[in-house]
Amino acid sequence: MSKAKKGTRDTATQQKEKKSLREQVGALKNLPKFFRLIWETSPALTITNLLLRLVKSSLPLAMLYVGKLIIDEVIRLIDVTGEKSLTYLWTLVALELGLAVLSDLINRGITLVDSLLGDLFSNRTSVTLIEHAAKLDLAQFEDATFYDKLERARRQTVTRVVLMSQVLSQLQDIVTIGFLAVGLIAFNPWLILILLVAVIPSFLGETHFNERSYSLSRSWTPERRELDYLRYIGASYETAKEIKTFNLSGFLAGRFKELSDKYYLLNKSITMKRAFWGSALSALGTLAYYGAYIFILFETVAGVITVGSLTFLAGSFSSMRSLLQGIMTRFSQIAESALYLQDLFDFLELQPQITPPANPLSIPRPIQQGFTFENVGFKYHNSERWAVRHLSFHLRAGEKLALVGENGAGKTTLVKLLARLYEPTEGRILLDGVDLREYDLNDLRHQVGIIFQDYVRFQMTASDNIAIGQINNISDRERIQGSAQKSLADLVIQRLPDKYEQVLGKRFNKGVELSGGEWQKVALARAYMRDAQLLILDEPTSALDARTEHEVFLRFSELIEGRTAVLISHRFSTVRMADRILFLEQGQLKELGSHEELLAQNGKYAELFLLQARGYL
Ligand SMILES: Nc1ncnc2c1ncn2[C@@H]1O[C@H](COP(=O)(O)OP(=O)(O)OP(=O)(O)O)[C@@H](O)[C@H]1O
Repeated sequence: MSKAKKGTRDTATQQKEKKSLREQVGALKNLPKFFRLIWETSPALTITNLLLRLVKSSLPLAMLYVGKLIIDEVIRLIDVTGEKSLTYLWTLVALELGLAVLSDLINRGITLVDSLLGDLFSNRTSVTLIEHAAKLDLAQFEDATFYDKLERARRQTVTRVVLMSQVLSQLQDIVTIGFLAVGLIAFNPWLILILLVAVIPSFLGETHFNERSYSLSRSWTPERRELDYLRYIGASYETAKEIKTFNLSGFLAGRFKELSDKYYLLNKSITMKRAFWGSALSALGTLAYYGAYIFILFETVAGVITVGSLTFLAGSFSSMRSLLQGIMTRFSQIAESALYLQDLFDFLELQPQITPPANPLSIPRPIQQGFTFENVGFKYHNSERWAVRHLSFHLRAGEKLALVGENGAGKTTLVKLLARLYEPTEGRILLDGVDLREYDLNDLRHQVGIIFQDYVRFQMTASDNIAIGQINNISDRERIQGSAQKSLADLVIQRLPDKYEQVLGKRFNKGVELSGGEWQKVALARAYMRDAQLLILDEPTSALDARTEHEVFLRFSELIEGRTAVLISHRFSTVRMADRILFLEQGQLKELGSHEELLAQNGKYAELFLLQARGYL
C-alpha cells in the first residue's frame, strides 16, 4: 500500500473511531457492570472503601469551620482586657489537630484498601480473560481483529484498576462539595455560580483532548501490537540466534523506531495542544477565583462578615474550585476509561461458533465403527481456497491410518477437523454413524489426543510438560514417568540435573534447554498420558533421527494396541507400519490402502516411496 493511501486509511479509521462527547457519556453505562465486577472481587473491601471515603468527605468542611472558630476566638481574645481564659481556644485547636490526624489516617486507609482491591481485581480479570480465551474457537485466534480486541482487553486488566479509584474519588469529592456548598450558599449563592464559570471551560477542553487521545490510541492498536512484537523478537532467547546470524538488530530497531516515532509525533501534537489550552483555561479559573476573593475581602472590610468567616469562605471557595476542577477533569478521564472498558466487555462477550448441542451425546466407549468423512470440504475463514475438499473415507475403530502428502496437502487440516477444532465448511464427519456435532465437545476433546508438529515447549518442569497431556493427573508421578518411558523421554530426563523437576527451556532461572529431538520425546509422552480412544501424531517425530523415529513409532503401535491412531510423517519407512495409508494431494484424497496395495497400484505413493527408498527424498 502506498504511503499516501495508508495515510488516508489512517485518517479514515480515526474519523470512524472518533468518539463524541455523547458516546463518552454513553460509555458510562459500563460503570455499573464494572462495579459489579469489583463488588464480586471483594464485597468487604468495597464496603470499607466506601465508608472510609464517606467519612473523609465530611472532614474538609469540619476543618475549615473549626479554623474559622479559632481565628474568631483569637481576635476576640486580642480585644479582651484583663484575665483571658484560653480553654475554649485550646479545645478548638485540639479538635482541629484530631481532625487532621483522622484525615491522614483515613487517607492511608483509602490508599491501602484501593491498592488491595485493585490487585485482587486485576488478578481476577486476568483469570477471567484466560478462561474466556480458552472457550473461543481456534479460528477466532487466527483473526487479526480478534487479537486487537484481546490486546485492548488485556490492557484493561491493569489500567482499569485506576478507574476504580477515580470513580470512588469522584463520589467522595461530590459529597465533599455538597458539604462545602451548604456553607457557601449560606453566605452568598452567587459565589457558586462564579465557581461554575471558572471550571466549565477547562472541563470542555479536557473532554475534547481525551476524546482525541482515545481515538488515536484505539486506531493504533494494530501498530502497537506490531511494536510489542518487534520489541519481543528484538530481545528474546527464541529469536536471538537468528537475529545474530542474520544481523537483524539494525533492521528491527529501525522498524521499531520508525513506527514508534510516528506515534510519538501524533501523540506529541495532542499533548502539546492539551498543555497549551489546559494552562489558558485554568488561568481563567484563577481569575474567577480572585474575583470572588476580592468580593469577600470587601465584605470583611465593610464589617459584614468576621475575619474567621473570611478564612472559612476563602478556604471553602478555593477547595471547591480545586475539587470541582478535579471532578470535571476526572469526569472526562472516567468517561474515556469507560470507553476502554467497552473493549474488555466486548471481548468477554465474544462467543465461540463451535459449541456443544443442547442435548449432547457421550462419545461411545468403546468406539464401535469409527469415523466417517462424507464429502468433507474446508476453507479457512480468511481464505478463498479449499484446504481440503471432497474427502470421503472411513477410519475404522482400532485402525492405524497414516496420512501422506506434500507440504500444504491438507494433512494437519484433516486432523484438526477430526478433533473438531474446526467445523467442515461442507459435508460432515460421523462417529459411529452420528454427526460429530451431536457429541459433547469436552468429551470429544478428552477422547482425542493430538500431538501437533508445532507442539508447545512449555517453559515449565519436565514433569509438568508431560502432565499437560492429561492435566488432572499432574500429581500422578507413576503415570508421568510411565509415559516418559514409553516415549523414550525418560532417558533424556534422567540425564537432567533435577530430573523430572528440571525446568525446561531458557526463559527461567536454572532452565535447561533440550535439543529438538529431545523436546519431541517429551512432547510425545503427553500422548501416553491420555486414555484417549483416538490418538493423532502430526509429525512430532520430524526432529528424531531415522532410527529413533522408527523405534518410537514401533513402540507407539504396540503400546496403543486396540486404539485408533492417525499418524502424519514424511518418512515412508514409518508410514508403511500403518494399517492403511491415505495419500492427499492438494486437499483431495488420491489413494487409500495398505502399503502393499498402494505399491501394487503403482501410483503417486509408489513413486514417492521408491524415490525415498533410493535416497532421493
Ligand atoms: N490457519 C490457516 N489459515 C489459512 N490457511 C491455512 C491455515 N492453515 C493452513 N492453511 C492452508 O491450508 C492448506 C493445508 O494446510 P495443512 O497445514 O493442512 O497442510 P499439511 O499437509 O499439514 O502441510 P505440511 O506437510 O507442510 O505440514 C495450505 O495451503 C495452507 O496454506
